[in-house]
Amino acid sequence: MKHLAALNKYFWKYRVRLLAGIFFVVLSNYFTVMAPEVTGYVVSQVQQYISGQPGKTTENYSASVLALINWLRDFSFSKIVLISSIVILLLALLRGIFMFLMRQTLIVMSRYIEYDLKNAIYNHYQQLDMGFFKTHSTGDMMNRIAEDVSRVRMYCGPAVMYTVNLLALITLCLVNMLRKDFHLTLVVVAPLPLLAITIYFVNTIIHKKSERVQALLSDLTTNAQESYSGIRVIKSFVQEKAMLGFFSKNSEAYRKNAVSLAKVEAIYFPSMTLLVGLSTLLTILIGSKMALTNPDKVGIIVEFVIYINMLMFPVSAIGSVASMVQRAAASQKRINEFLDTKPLVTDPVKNNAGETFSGSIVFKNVTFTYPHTGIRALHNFSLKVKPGEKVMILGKTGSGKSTLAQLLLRFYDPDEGEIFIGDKNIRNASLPALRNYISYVPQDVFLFSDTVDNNIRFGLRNNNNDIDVGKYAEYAAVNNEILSLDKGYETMVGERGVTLSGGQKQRVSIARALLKESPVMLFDDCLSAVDAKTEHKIVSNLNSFLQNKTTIIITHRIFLSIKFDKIIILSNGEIAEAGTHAELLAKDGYYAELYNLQLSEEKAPV
Ligand SMILES: Nc1ncnc2c1ncn2[C@@H]1O[C@H](COP(=O)(O)OP(=O)(O)OP(=O)(O)O)[C@@H](O)[C@H]1O
Repeated sequence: MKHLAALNKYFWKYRVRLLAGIFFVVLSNYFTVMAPEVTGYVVSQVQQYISGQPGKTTENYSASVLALINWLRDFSFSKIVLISSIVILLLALLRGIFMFLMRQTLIVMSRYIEYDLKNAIYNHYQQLDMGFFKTHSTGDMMNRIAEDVSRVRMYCGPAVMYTVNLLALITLCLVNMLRKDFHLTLVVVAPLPLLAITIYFVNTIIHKKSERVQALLSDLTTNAQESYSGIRVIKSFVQEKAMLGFFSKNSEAYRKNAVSLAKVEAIYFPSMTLLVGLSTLLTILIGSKMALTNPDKVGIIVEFVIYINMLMFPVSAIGSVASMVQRAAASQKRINEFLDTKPLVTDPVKNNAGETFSGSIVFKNVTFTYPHTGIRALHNFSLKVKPGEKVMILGKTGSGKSTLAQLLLRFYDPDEGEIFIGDKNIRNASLPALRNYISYVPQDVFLFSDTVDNNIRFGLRNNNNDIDVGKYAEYAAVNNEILSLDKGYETMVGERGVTLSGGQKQRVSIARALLKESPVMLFDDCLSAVDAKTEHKIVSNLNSFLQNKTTIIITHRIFLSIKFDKIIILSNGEIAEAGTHAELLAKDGYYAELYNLQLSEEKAPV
């Protein structure tokens, strides 16, 4: 329960709605409990009319009903019945109006809290460092923002509403009942706690079973989702039958649990009806006995039966409210854990996205180990890239090339050593300014399910509609292909860009980075999916684009048409070779070997 205290700030924020909601609940219940009193009064009048006995004193009624009765005293019997019926109708109307207002305030408040929580979680996601995303599954993160927040909302809205409703109704009913007949009240409400406890236990079982059903459903969904995404692999390995078998097994487990849940749910309403029936029976039995000795009590029996039926729903809601609160507490605990996770990489200077950089990029004795795997990716790495210089970084797979890019962008911070731009240690610089200063083309392309045009414009800091997107697509040698698409630049690329080829996606992602026009360009193996001819074309185009920009290109293939100031060969996170093209050829090491291999491949007949 203590976890839910984190929500108090939201209750405070929406305190006007909350207080108004509580007021409406009480008011709605006030009119609700007046109706049985008026009904009881009418029944008494009928009874007295039939028996021919004159009306008795009515001091046991609540003040407002008493006022009505006093007013009706001089009316004829038929008018009393007619006016009382109209009053009952009006009470129902008033109750309805205030119920509407109660939902409009309390449920709407819960929707506002849900909105705030979702935004807070999403905002926190964006602040977290890459390490967090590597150690948490997408499903888990999606669950927190969707499932957990929904459960918390059930606490903030419906649970609060049902609790206040229950308290108000029970209090008002009990006051009325006790005023009328103390003994009868005790007897008829006796089964109600039993009702609440039974419902609570049935609810707990239902809750456990539905959790299991939910988990199995999520397995089933993941299973189906993987089958769709991996359909090419499944088909090419002829594993359709095996996959169907696997799916059927999961599906069978889901069916069994869902059926078992349905059985327990089927007990819910009958057990509730049984206990309410018991209370009604007791009221009629004891009330009739009383009515035999005192016929004026007939009206009370009717009144009590109505009260019991009125209390049925709120009392049975105790069980569901209790499990709502339990679930919300568990979900809020998960949300709190997440919101309390501090990002390892933080922005030291908040709100200074306009900060500028100048000077050389310097890696000084940088060592970095991935925290969650313990893999040391860089060791004592030093490099200086002067403004406007072009640097190519080569090396075997897993040698630490991409890690360099990630450290420069501060996706991670080095364990040892420092990275400077000019005289600024990047750890002390504004994080958004640093990332704006560098245009990055990542190794694994990601496109949003939007139009090609919007994907390329993604990095634009202002909504500049005059920008010539085609020019950047031309640099990336993808303009003609985009124009030949169904709707040109307005073509939707599908989820993660599925409707484009691997090479097209890479080039759209290059165009996106070029359009950012940052002073530093950082390309991470971004031409692996394009053919040699296209690669040559892009690299030649880039030559002019990159003229005044500092450029770091991470690649597996040597780009011959760019004149690099420095070429670095990485091996196991350390510099194995460094120098210019000519110097490295003269060294006759890994670079020379790679160069000769590439030359012979290019000369080989296709
Ligand atoms: N997110 C990560 N978590 C843990 N270890 C990682 C992570 N990314 C890379 N590594 C490890 O760090 C080492 C360096 O990886 P890195 O991606 O920098 O190599 P690379 O030279 O870019 O490789 P490639 O050419 O295949 O892209 C590898 O051993 C790799 O397994």
